[in-house]
Amino acid sequence: MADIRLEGVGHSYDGGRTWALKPMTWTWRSGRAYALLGPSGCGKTTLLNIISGLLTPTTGRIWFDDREMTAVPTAGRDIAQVFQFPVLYEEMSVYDNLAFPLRNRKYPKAEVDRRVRQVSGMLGLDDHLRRRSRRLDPGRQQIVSLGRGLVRSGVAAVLLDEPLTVVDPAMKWTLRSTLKEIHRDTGHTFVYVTHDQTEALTFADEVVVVKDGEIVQAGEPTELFLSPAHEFVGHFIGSPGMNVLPAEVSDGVVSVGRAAVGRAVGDLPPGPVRIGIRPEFAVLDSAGSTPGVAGRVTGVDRMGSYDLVHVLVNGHDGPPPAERDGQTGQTGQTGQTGQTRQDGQDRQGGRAGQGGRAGQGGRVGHSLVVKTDAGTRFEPGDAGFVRFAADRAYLFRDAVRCGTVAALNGAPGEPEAHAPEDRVSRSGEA
Ligand SMILES: Nc1ncnc2c1ncn2[C@@H]1O[C@H](COP(=O)(O)OP(=O)(O)OP(=O)(O)O)[C@@H](O)[C@H]1O
Repeated sequence: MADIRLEGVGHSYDGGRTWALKPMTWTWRSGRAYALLGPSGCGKTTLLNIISGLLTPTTGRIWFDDREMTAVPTAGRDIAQVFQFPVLYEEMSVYDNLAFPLRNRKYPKAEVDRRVRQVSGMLGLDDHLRRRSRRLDPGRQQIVSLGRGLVRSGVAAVLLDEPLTVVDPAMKWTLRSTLKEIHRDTGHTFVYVTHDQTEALTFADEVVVVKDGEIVQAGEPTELFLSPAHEFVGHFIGSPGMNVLPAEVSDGVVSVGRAAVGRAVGDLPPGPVRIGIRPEFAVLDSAGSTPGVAGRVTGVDRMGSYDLVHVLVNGHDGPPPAERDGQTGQTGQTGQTGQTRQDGQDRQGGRAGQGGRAGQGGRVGHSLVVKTDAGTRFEPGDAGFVRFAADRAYLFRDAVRCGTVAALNGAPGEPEAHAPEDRVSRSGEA
């Protein structure tokens, strides 16, 4: 096992016109469990293939501790790699498939048998050991591929590229905890590629978030949730993701439209910023005065153990939209989870407001989601006043975090001083 260090490593598939992986310096520390998380096409597989030697980077050098490996082929790197789809010898038995990587490296027969049976036991393959692999369903075949990747001892790292994609959802939970146990038992470095935040957060000691070929933040799951360093991390982690609103810093005060929402902390020149607040840290009252933003409830998703209240705030556009138009909201039932929402409300694919302007029948504002305990009394059309929990709202410029919003000193209505009628859900609090 070794620390795997990428030094200025980048890759272009088109002779340098675009970078699938922008040159980066990064160390995978020996023995840690990493999740590499990002949307489709952000460069995760490219990064994995560079580590394993399947791909030679366009630029940069790779080190395993103090040994340079840039020109060393895959076979010389002692890396185990598991792909998204089964890679095995279909005509061989499950036993022989699991034994193959060991026999290939001349492990003694007794050791081969011991390790095959150990891995088979952990992955629930004992009853299938004598079966030909092609007789298994694709999910089970993938578990055999996983076993082939995990069977060796002393590998430099185990790289898993979305290994549970073809596995039955019911099995996924079990396998995920099995993988965690295997990581604990073997102490190998694991790099687990996924675009699924639940998979990443439940598996990893450290989550590395990639966007457009670069690492935008790496940290423990809680750190990424509580302290996103990039707007993308706020959107991608959390369910729903972070709300983002345009705001302004002036004389150290952060305002959304004309409403002051807090004090800017950070070395921030005045000017436009974007403010990010997770649904868990926004607090909804029926009325209030600054610090906070006035708006109108446009929908309620009743999720069972909590509710999501959608609020159209109009900090940039004067009074709340319904008042301006002399309208109150109309309720539309969307069924299933007991949601109520007004027609036309864009939930942005299940994510919280991402800075987009939400239009409703000619009214324009910004959509926010507030997570509350189950059974909120808010209904579409109600007036809603949203305050931001102190030190849990963040400021961004060019999508990168540049500050935090603190309570306005001594101001009436500071978030933590209030007893809101509809409290923020406790689930996401620090
Ligand atoms: N062999 C290739 N030739 C040309 N372009 C490629 C090749 N492989 C990947 N790319 C491009 O490089 C970028 C990164 O791809 P990569 O497969 O590394 O992303 P990913 O995050 O693993 O995506 P996914 O989750 O869909 O597998 C994408 O724009 C992709 O289209």
